[in-house]
Amino acid sequence: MCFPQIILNAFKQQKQVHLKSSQADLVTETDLRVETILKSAIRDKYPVHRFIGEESVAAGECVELTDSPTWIIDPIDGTANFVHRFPFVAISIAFTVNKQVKAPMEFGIVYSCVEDKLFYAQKGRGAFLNGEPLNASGQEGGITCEPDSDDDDEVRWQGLSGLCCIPDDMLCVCFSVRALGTAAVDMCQVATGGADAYYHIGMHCWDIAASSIIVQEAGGVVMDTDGSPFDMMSRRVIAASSTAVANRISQVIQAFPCRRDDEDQCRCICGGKGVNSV
Ligand SMILES: O=P(O)(O)O[C@H]1[C@H](O)[C@@H](O)[C@H](O)[C@@H](O)[C@@H]1O
Ligand SMILES: [Mg+2]
Ligand SMILES: [Mg+2]
Repeated sequence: MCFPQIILNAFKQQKQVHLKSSQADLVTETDLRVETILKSAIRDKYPVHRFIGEESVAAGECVELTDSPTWIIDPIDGTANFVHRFPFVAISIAFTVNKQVKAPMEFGIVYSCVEDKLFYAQKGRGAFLNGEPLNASGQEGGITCEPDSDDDDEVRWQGLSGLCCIPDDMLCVCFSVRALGTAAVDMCQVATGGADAYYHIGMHCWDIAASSIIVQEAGGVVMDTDGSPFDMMSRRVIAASSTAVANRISQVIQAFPCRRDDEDQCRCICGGKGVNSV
């Protein structure tokens, strides 16, 4: 059975849910299974390639980007959606070489499983959704962002308060806010022109690497929330329909400290914090 079908079949069924670092940080047997299948299929073809996979990192592997070709994998982006059968769950895969942390990396793929939407982009070759070219809107107005992310309560609270209480300054670039529960698909909305911007502090490289390439290849812009160039390890991202929109958002974002993904990140959370059936 192919791995999107594994996700779709499990989507409807009861799941054993393990908590990782917090109530908002979940993993199921399907996340682990999909990551294992993906890695072994890639390894069969490319034995020397390296991986940064969300669930392998959660099990203790280091986030270490070297010059070697590296696959950055989120086997299910939107695990909380998956657990609650909210129909936005995606597989996110990015590929980079030579320690390239800035978009565009080599290529990125985001497959939104329930919607059957395949977003992909390759450096210098444009971005596509199910074969049709993607174009960012170039406008300002609709923003996507995620309030519930991160293993850190402080960061999660900052995200929640940011969504529930959009700062006045932000209202000049935003008339509506949407949160699909998967950062990868949120960002891809910017590539489609359906949303004009996305921003977040606290996501991980596996959440944002693939869609950062897709946004950029669709003519959009990705940058750090402080206005500096995008760095997938920084855990801070603005994706926007134009440089002007990205700059305006970076000027009003309340920055707060967030540890980089590649800093001291051999963090085994084996055993987790609990298990539930949903
Ligand atoms: O589902 P995962 O891969 O853990 O990623 C999600 C993150 O953990 C959530 O908290 C966010 O709200 C989602 O948008 C992420 O993409
Ligand atoms: Mg994710
Ligand atoms: Mg995930």
